[in-house]
Amino acid sequence: MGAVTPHKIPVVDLSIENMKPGTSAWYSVRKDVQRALEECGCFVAVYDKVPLELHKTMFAKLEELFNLPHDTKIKNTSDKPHFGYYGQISILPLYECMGIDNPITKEGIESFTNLMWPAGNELFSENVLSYSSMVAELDQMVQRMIFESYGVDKYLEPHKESTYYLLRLIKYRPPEANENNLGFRAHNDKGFTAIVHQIYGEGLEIEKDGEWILCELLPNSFVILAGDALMGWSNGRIRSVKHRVTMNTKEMRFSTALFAFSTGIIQIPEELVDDQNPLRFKSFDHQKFLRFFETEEGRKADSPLQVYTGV
Ligand SMILES: O=C(O)CCC(=O)C(=O)O
Ligand SMILES: [Fe+2]
Repeated sequence: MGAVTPHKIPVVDLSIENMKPGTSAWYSVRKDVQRALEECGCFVAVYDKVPLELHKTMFAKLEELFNLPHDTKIKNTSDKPHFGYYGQISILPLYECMGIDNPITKEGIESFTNLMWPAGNELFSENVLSYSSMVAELDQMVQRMIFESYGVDKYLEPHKESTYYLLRLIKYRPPEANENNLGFRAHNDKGFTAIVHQIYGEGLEIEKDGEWILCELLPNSFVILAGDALMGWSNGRIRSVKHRVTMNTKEMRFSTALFAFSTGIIQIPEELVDDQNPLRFKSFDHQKFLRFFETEEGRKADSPLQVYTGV
């Protein structure tokens, strides 16, 4: 594996007091968000609206969840690709994950909880619902800043209405002496945005200019990653970012990732196309793009979005 450089990923403080849309603090942070996404395809958001107590509770809840018997965990299935349980994969032996579809609604959370704990687990449902809702609020804030900074906020509302979320809960075990330290292979996310929270343990690495940069753990920090759908929507101004997980510790690592997808068409705003920025991607159906990624052609492509809908 390539060396990890000491470079830093941009950090943007989204916890500034009174930072409401329309204030000078908002405009200034919005500019930082746009710059970070255009330059790196990601940034570390400092966000204190998710109480530290809830970070700790989530850690405990993830331990409780992954300690369930294997036969219970595999009940987490979905007809959507990569929304269900994954574990004991020979090429990714350290990795185990589960997915909650629609985690910002009581129904979404409860259908997951009821599968895992048929006798109920109210505390799990309550905590995960409030956690997902708070992280989704962060996502909505970032998406608003992106739309505004390109002057296309008139498209925000319809985009928001077609957005749905997946919460992935992830556990990595440390490698044994004879094992590789790859936690999760290098990839680009296929959603619009993804918010990774390193609940316990570092390991997330971001690729920049061919080098791997470790995402350090800061208090109250969430990593915002641009996915392929955002790359398409922004007509390539923001590029999706390649990332991977490397396990360099002797302890278990727990993380969550909240993905935003669209149920509809990702429409490239005409305002983002001009002589200097000719159209790079045709508008596309996000769900069909996700299915294309499941085909051999999609999997093999360096940039599946380019192959699917590139001009
Ligand atoms: O666990 C992490 O830190 C990253 C997970 C990730 O990139 C993913 O699930 O797509
Ligand atoms: Fe990812």
